[in-house]
Amino acid sequence: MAALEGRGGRTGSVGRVGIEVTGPINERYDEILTPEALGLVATLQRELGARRKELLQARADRQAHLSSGGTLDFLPETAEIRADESWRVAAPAPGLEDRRVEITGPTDRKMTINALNSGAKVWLADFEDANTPLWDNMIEGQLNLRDALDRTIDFTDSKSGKSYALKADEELATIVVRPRGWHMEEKHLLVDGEPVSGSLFDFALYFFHSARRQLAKGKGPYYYLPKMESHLEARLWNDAFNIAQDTLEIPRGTIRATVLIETIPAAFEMEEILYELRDHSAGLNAGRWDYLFSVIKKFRDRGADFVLPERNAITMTAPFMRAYTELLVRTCHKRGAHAIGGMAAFIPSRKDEEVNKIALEKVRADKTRESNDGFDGSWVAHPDLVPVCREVFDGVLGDKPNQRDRLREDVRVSAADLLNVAATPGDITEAGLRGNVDVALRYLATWLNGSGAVAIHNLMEDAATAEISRSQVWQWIYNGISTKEGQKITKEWVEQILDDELAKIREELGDAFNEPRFNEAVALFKDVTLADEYKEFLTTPAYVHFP
Ligand SMILES: CC(=O)SCCNC(=O)CCNC(=O)[C@H](O)C(C)(C)COP(=O)(O)OP(=O)(O)OC[C@H]1O[C@@H](n2cnc3c(N)ncnc32)[C@H](O)[C@@H]1OP(=O)(O)O
Ligand SMILES: O=CC(=O)O
Ligand SMILES: [Mg+2]
Repeated sequence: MAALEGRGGRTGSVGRVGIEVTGPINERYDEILTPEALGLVATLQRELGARRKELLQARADRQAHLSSGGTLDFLPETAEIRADESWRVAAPAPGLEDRRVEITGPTDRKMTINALNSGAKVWLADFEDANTPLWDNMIEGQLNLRDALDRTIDFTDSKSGKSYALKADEELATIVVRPRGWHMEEKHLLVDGEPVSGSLFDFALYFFHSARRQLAKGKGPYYYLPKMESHLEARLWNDAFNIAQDTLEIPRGTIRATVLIETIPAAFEMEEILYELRDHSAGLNAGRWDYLFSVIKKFRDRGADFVLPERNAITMTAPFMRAYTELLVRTCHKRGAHAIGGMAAFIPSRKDEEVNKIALEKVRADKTRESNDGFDGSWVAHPDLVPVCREVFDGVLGDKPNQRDRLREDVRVSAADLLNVAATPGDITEAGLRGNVDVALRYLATWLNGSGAVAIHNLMEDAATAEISRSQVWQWIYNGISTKEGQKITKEWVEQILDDELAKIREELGDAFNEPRFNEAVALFKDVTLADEYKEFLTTPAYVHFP
């Protein structure tokens, strides 16, 4: 028998050869890390781990092609799938017919209860953009999900004394879990001496503990799948679903997954992604923030034609963003799938009426555009935004659960439209540069502190938005871009700005300024923004900061 050795925790026995837990086994962790659950992770890792690595290599190969002047286009080898009018995805699963408002957020105990109670139809329980993948966050999140399904979850805030409990089952949002992307590893679980895929770890643990519980409630194990770059990555997920369902003797097709189209290569393979997952598909989502990040990343070294204006100047009506969301709705509805909108970053405030008013107005405008374009529902980041999103979609849907019947055959989008970055209106200003540095720094400090989402200057910031900020700075330096005011953006100038912005944050936070944490954040910022070699994801070097 292999030892389940927890550093700093007690030691147990998993009864599976070649499986080693290197993270602490804190209170109740053994309820999640059972031999059978870990056995499922190991099976998936052994069957699919090598293919995952090949697909990550394929990403690198595609990047090399783009960096040497290549482009993206719809794939000739899958033209038949696109031309075949006959196939459709599976009918919507119970709890996923009506998705007019979805709330997203981390899986800590209080937010789990708040999100489920929020009145949203769906809760995206996030192990990804809104989460720091600390071992404790990952395992406690799984425990919270399981306790929520068992209705044994409660929480009392030690500061306010406020108690939290779930509403009646029929009032709760449907849980949809977002595992980590294919690039991430879970270093605290080794299979045959190698860290396992973070995606397979998160997927399998939730599946193992939730599938039967969800089925007993008349729903199912549902997922959001992030940051995919090709239909072959979707095929890998589909194979993981089949292996997991077969292992637990649950019928194939029980799992449902909504894929985030949030990378520019995936925008060229939307139809193929739906096809690969067709028996498990619950549609596509327009993940706008990672999409912007991907556009910057993929064309980072291609000169001024691929340089976007500063982050806050880019809107969803920029021609290339419009092409992407329009194509997404058309593709989904052609195949009977839901099209789900994305996140407006404005966060309401219960303390500042003016901030609240602006957030509600901005979110209303965003959801109005999406609902008119044919989306079947959309995301909000905060419970106070649920009513506005619901109201807007009610206005378009009425009593219908969705508008999958709006085929949008009027939409025509070409490869050139998706790549039309140069037509984006907006400037790059010194304020925009400083804003990117400030946000990246504050976010990195928050992330290193264990929270993956935070409101900064009344905007929601998470891994995707922070990636945009730091990647823009890298791209502007690399391509020798000048601000509107006429100053060339150089490493030296950014280092000076970094010092300035850090000093401002220190002054603003006063006693709350965490010197060691910000020192780490500065080092990380330099690594992911100022180093000559571009880092594919900021979360990869950041994860190294944790034992
Ligand atoms: C690019 C993308 O992937 S977008 C999706 C990923 N990002 C996210 O999911 C972000 C989700 N949102 C959040 O995490 C939060 O709203 C934040 C961090 C931005 C702001 O949170 P806070 O600073 O706590 O906001 P605020 O103080 O206004 O919260 C008020 C209440 O709403 C709760 N709340 C806020 N957001 C959420 C949420 N998303 N889910 C559940 N509860 C929430 C808070 O817990 C708090 O509860 P309480 O009154 O019982 O104490
Ligand atoms: O995950 C969503 C995004 O916008 O990124
Ligand atoms: Mg994302």
